[in-house]
Amino acid sequence: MGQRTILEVMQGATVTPPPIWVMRQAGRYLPEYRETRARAKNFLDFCYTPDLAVEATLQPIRRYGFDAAILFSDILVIPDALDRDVSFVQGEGPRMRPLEGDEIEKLDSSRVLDHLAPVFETVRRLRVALPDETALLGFCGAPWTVATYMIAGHGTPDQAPSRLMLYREPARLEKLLDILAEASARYLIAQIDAGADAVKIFDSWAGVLDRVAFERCSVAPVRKIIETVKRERPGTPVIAFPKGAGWQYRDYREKTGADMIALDWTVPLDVAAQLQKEGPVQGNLDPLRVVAGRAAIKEGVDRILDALAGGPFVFNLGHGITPQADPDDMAYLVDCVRGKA
Ligand SMILES: Cc1c2[nH]c(c1CCC(=O)O)Cc1[nH]c(c(CCC(=O)O)c1C)Cc1[nH]c(c(CCC(=O)O)c1C)Cc1[nH]c(c(C)c1CCC(=O)O)C2
Repeated sequence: MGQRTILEVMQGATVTPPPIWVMRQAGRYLPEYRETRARAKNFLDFCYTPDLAVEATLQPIRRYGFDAAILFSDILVIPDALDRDVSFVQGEGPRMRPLEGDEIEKLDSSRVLDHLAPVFETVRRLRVALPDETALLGFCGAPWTVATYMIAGHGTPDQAPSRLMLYREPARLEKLLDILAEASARYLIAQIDAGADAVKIFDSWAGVLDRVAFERCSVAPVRKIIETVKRERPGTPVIAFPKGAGWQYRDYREKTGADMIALDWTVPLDVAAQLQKEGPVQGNLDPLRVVAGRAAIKEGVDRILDALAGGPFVFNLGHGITPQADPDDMAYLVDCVRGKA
């Protein structure tokens, strides 16, 4: 276990060269992923078929030897488990029945863990299949980010339907966030029990909230999840990613209780170094640098390593890798981080 360097970093160690994994590392930029994807009826079926989900999770580990594997699944399995009829339309993104009228009050979370049993089976098989030195990360979406999809019924550029609900019906929105925080905490605990070494909470749409809303909708529900996880499974490290939080990254670690903070690429490296004084950070190369090619990769990696590699740090992108990335350039990125290019 001592070999899982990401876990050491999350406990405050400086590891040289820094461990690396990549958000959305199993994804459409990999030809073997596209092949596996074609074997599933649809995307959710892919997530709920342990054979396929295990295979997709392992693909980037085989290819690049990343220091962590992240469970292949999606943040929207929680709304699916809450009976919102989630589907992924090719080329259009996720769709689900938008929450209407008094449906929030009627959401039934009693079957969430049963519905997600195949995900836990995937985690169990992964812990056996992975190399001993590779950490296994579980994850969930943060309540605010998941709520934005549930309220609109699809992805939105500015999360306007949820922001409007926040101003018009704050009590209803908070009720939804509460239900999601509780279900997500139980979901993470079940992943930990199945073999996840650490968990990550993705708040991809944290960046649209003003100060008051950020506290209520991003910080408070994430803190609640982390408190529950830490109370029930003490010692399991938690990574939190409030994408786009800007200045509000400043006291996010302290407020939420996260062990490691994931930084998006807009966080200036001098600010990142300040945040790192208070604890481990992960990030933050612009994913489009990987698409742009080797000169852009090298320059970006060197700057990040100069700023952050002297402290507790895990290399990652500032958001998910895009389908346009060349898999060979990803290999080059890994070599740059490991001092081989
Ligand atoms: C907002 C969000 C979602 N999903 C996720 C987030 C938070 C992180 C982020 O901001 O990117 C998280 C996620 N989604 C996926 C993972 C798997 C693990 C990983 O490799 O990181 C993780 C951690 C697989 C996926 N989830 C999805 C794919 C692509 C589906 C396909 O193969 O067609 C993958 C590999 C689908 C998905 N899932 C989601 C959207 C908006 C889409 C469609 C748009 C897109 O395709 O990028 C919701």
